[in-house]
Amino acid sequence: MAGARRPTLGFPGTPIADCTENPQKGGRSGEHLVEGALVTECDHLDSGRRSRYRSPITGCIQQSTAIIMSNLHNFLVEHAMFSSPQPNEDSSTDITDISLVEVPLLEREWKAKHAVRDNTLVQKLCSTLENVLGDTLLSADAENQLLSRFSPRIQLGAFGREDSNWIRNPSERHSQTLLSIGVLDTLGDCLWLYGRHNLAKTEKVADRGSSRIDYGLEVDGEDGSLLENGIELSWAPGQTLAPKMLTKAALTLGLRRMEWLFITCHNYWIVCRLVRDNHHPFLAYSPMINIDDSSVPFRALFGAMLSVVKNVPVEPTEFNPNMELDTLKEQDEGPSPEDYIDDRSPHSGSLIANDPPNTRNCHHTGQRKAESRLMITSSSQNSPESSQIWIHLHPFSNNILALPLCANNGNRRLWLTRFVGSGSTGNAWQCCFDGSVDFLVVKIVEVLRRADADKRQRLHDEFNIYLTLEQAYQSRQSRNRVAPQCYGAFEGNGVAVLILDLCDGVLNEWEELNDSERSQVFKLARDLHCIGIIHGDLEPRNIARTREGGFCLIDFSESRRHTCKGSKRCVELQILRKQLWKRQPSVAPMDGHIRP
Ligand SMILES: Nc1ncnc2c1ncn2[C@@H]1O[C@H](COP(=O)(O)OP(=O)(O)OP(=O)(O)O)[C@@H](O)[C@H]1O
Repeated sequence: MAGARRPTLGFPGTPIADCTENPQKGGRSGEHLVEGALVTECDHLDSGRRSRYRSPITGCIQQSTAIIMSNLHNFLVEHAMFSSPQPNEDSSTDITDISLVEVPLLEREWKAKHAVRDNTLVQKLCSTLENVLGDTLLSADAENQLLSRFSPRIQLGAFGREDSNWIRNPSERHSQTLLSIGVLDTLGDCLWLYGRHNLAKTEKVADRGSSRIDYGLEVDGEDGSLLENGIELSWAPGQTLAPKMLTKAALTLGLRRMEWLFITCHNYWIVCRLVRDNHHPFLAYSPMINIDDSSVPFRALFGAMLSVVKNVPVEPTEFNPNMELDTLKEQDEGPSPEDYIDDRSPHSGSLIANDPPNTRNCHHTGQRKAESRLMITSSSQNSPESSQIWIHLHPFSNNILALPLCANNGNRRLWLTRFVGSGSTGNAWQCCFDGSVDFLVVKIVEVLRRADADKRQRLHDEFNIYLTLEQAYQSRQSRNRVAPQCYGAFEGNGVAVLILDLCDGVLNEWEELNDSERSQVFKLARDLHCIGIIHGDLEPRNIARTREGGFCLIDFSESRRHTCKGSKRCVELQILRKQLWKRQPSVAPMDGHIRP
């Protein structure tokens, strides 16, 4: 087994863990069999070999003339290695992307306050794997299948042809293939072979410039562990990589309430474990390990999965308070151009009197009228002021809408009190202003990576629609509101928000509406078209029940200007009519005959 190389990337001063393999024990023994799951492989074995195996059907030990088995654990020690590209450091360092909306939530969730380096964390996982697998045997056929998963064959497609992407973009492509086809598919095979467990991976491959979780792993429908590929980071002034990266790992695990996170960057892996401890929750992290020529990373991952699946505790890490993890420190990029815009809003007034102490994105330009600004937080109202994290926002340059009366007590501080729902553009939160019990909704778009710029644009477009709707309502062009009332749009560093009236849930399917309700919904769409707007996404999830017992349309992120040709000739209205009355064609309303 080749020794691990010292990395050129990553934790400064962090040596690579000792990747020396255990000496192979036993190899093909053919003597013991536990966990009947392996025996399905016994149907297709080389002839001329004899062994005993447990029948999957009868559970009895049987003789076979076509079996030879090796110990699964020993096999993995020897073979579970994947050829890996050298890291391309240039494309591996960018930003962290835990948002300031998420950070305070951790106060309510699992928040690691400290990071503890555990030099034996990986070995602990490998030992757990060894204990769990015990004498589990592997048939020769399964062995051949698994061997084909390992290095160097994962870059080969059908009939041994080399994947062209592998040649064109070695660094990115190798890493991705290594993970998805190599490591994760093999992990799925091993879990199946071991106990017929089904591994599902939720793939969320990161765009360049982001560092979201790439794969969430689930076993038999239960969250197991997470694995992140190609973490991308930036260095805040005066901050070294290690605390920054560990803080992100701690936040990621805390938010998802998970125990294990495997951070990979090409051939380098770091294992993180969130230790829930009532006194001091902390993050244990391993030294960097190298997947080249070592089966240790794969076995650690398999060990983590099985420890969760089988509920087998992994040897604990001792707490020490050496490295304190605080919330992320943002780079201060100085005031943005918009900060110098005096919007001369008619609603401008006195300055915000009491900025909370722990605030971010706060540019003291002195140019903006404070009343037009807004602060939001997901911190709990019961948390001490010193630990609250506020995001400062300023209005969109075209925001002429007034905040509701409940915001008029001088403090424009909005507390996010409950998560309501999410969509492809953003998340909706129930919220209230300081000292108010009137609930509203804030739709939040987080712009953390380049790919999110499109979402911000969609929120801007949606706000323009809300402005048009408000004008139509104020000018009595529209007698009723077709959408929740909008109280303005604001943005700050990495966040853009719309403030809306709170509705009472959305439809799941058209079938839940009675006939009169179908007519109400159809009329809403027709009114919208009369104002000159096409919704663009008239699905049940975008029809909300108002708190007064009626309906309204939400989510105008796909909406556009529209000259309606009347409901008989307008495609959107025709489709809606078909959907609403598909079971009752005879009662579909004719143009101009909407029933009350
Ligand atoms: N005013 C509101 N009152 C109550 N809940 C709301 C409100 N606005 C949005 N929601 C909830 O938030 C969810 C997401 O909102 P919305 O549909 O506007 O987001 P989106 O990202 O544009 O969604 P989509 O993926 O459908 O485009 C909705 O499905 C709904 O559950």
